[in-house]
Amino acid sequence: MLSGSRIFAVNHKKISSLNINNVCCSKIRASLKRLKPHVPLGRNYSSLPGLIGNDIKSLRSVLSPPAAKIRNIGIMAHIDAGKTTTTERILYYSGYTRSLGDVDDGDTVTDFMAQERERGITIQSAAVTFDWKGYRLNLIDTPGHVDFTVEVERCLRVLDGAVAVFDASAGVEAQTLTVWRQADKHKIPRICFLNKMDKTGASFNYAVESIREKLNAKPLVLQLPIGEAKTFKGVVDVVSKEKLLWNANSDDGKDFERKPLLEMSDPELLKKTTEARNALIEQVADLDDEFADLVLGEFSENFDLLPAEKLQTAIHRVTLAQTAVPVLCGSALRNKGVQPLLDAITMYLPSPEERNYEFLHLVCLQTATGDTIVSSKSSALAAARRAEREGEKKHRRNSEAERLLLAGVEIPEPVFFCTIEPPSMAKQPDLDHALKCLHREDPSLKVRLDPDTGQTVLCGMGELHIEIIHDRIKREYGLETYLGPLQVAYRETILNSVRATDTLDRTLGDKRHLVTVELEAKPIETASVRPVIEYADSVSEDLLKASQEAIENGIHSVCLQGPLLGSPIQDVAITLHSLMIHPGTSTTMISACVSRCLQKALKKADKQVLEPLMGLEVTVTKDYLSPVLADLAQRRGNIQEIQTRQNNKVVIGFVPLAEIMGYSTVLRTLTSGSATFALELANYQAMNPQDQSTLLSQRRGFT
Ligand SMILES: Nc1nc2c(ncn2[C@@H]2O[C@H](COP(=O)(O)OP(=O)(O)OP(=O)(O)O)[C@@H](O)[C@H]2O)c(=O)[nH]1
Repeated sequence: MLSGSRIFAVNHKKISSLNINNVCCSKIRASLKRLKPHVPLGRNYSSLPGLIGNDIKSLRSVLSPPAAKIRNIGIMAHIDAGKTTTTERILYYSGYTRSLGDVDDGDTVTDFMAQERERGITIQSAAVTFDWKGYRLNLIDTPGHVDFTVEVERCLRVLDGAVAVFDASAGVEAQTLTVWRQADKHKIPRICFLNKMDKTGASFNYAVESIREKLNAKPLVLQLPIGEAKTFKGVVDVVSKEKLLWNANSDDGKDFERKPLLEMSDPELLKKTTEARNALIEQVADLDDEFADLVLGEFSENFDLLPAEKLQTAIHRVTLAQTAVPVLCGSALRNKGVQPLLDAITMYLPSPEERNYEFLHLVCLQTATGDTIVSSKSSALAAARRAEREGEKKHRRNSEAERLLLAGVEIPEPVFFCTIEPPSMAKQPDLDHALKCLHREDPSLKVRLDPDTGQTVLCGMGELHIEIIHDRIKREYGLETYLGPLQVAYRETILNSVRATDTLDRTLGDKRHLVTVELEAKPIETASVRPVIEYADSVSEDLLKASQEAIENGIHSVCLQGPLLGSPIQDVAITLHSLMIHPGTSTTMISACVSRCLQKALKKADKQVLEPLMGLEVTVTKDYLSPVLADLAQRRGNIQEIQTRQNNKVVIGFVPLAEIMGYSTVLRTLTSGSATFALELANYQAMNPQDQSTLLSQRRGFT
């Protein structure tokens, strides 16, 4: 579903230089304010060339560098891969901060929310701007937890490039796949950083292979690690054939030495690097014709003579074309490998000039997430015209459609809901205001009113999501609210085709309202959250013109609340077979008649509850595999595969969401805290008759 795509015009000349910078400027300000007492922040321009005396021109280029010198990038990964730690090191080495923040100490710049610092996780993306060797970098650290996927999505759509961070001991993990797919969708050029090379079990080759196999990507190995796990001490730059060693006694990793590999001192490493470089040259030549011509023409006899810059330029082109991904490695926590990563960002990821965006996204005006801001009134009109044209040819995929992706964020349907109550009735308006603001910022949070009880209902992406919203209402809006029990968002469908007829005949004042409707509801194979509405040929087109909106409103309102649990109805088609409307009948009466007729039909149908089925990936050491499997069997889990990942076992399968509530606590107890897991909505599946009748009895209060 696309969130409403509103378009605003602002008067900015340089879209490119403003792009990410403004995404979260309110959040950056928040982080600066909170950190001031103990972390002296601020940009350090001293490393930039050209800032001499009153040289206004160069000062201007420092404050607003040419677009070719800008990199708008994001950092994305599976939870806990080390995005925030890597970002902290990047900020420190660039001179943006003067001390190293630590996730585990809760004093990082980009995890600025109290909840992020307490839990050591990223919840909201944060943007920071800093400079590196004459380049201006606008960087967004995104969340890794699946509950905050929308946050990742809204960032990816405005990025020019991304760094995918991996835990080198785990390679590609469940959420890596999700964010990788999101980046594919938005066509974002990427580089991979294999982090945690210092960790026990870290394996460069394993992680590279997992990129090749699981992400179906072509890794370009630009570095080789020197040592692994405890012995990791640096990297070899394959392109320049140099070794980069970090001083073991340096506590911040600022100092490292870069030396050419020599036959005399490093014969083995040199041999390995030459082989890797030759393989890299062949790989890039296969993907880039211009480079292939160069290599075959001048350097076919001896690849050693090929200058590093020529190879780097070709790697840049290949990265931009997204036919391959450069791979680097390091250990952010041990302060190794981050400076070369920064060099690679400037060297291989594209500038805004190389990307083709017309829109820019500014969230902190009176806009909502998903709105688009354009540079002038005429481009707003052009965008609106295109959006209109796009609406007409909804299903046709073409390049225009792809460019319009910026105009909306794809919001997944929430899987959990619970009621929320203010401390007193007098505080209800304050709660409504808080929820309105939070929803504007985070469209994956849905708020609705329960029509039976009048209670406010929060719908979210997961337990953590709802917990964080509850906490934010308390901290940011000063409201102590009460949450009802967390409930799974079920869906409903029908199993057979049913027909019904209804007539509504009412006289209000001196006006007669008379409608007769005959319709059919039937199940459909294709998954569709909204009902498919069809009209039989016998229905008069003229009649339809005047009443179609009222008819569809009537159908949609019934499908939002199914007859079994009051959950939305999906995978159904409604066909209107006949329609008779007395002249002067109001549209409200038409809607009411259609609703009543559809309710009648649904009552007759065999009905089915659909429950959210989660894809589950549990990473556990061999010793704890049996208890984890036994526990999953009790939770109606369906195990698809058990993979071996280094010293760990990875259990991959499906489990109904209703069975996995509070799983983190159970898993921690079962495995003494050694296992990790990732959950993601896979689809909605039919409940078996026994489970369905137990659920229905529970809901009706019989058990
Ligand atoms: N051994 C080792 N641990 C690391 C490294 N980088 C990060 N960590 C640890 O991994 C944990 C997660 O690090 P974060 O930087 O919060 O990871 P993240 O990807 O930002 O996490 P989320 O945003 O919550 O998904 C923390 O305990 C870090 O100290 C590394 O290079 N080596």
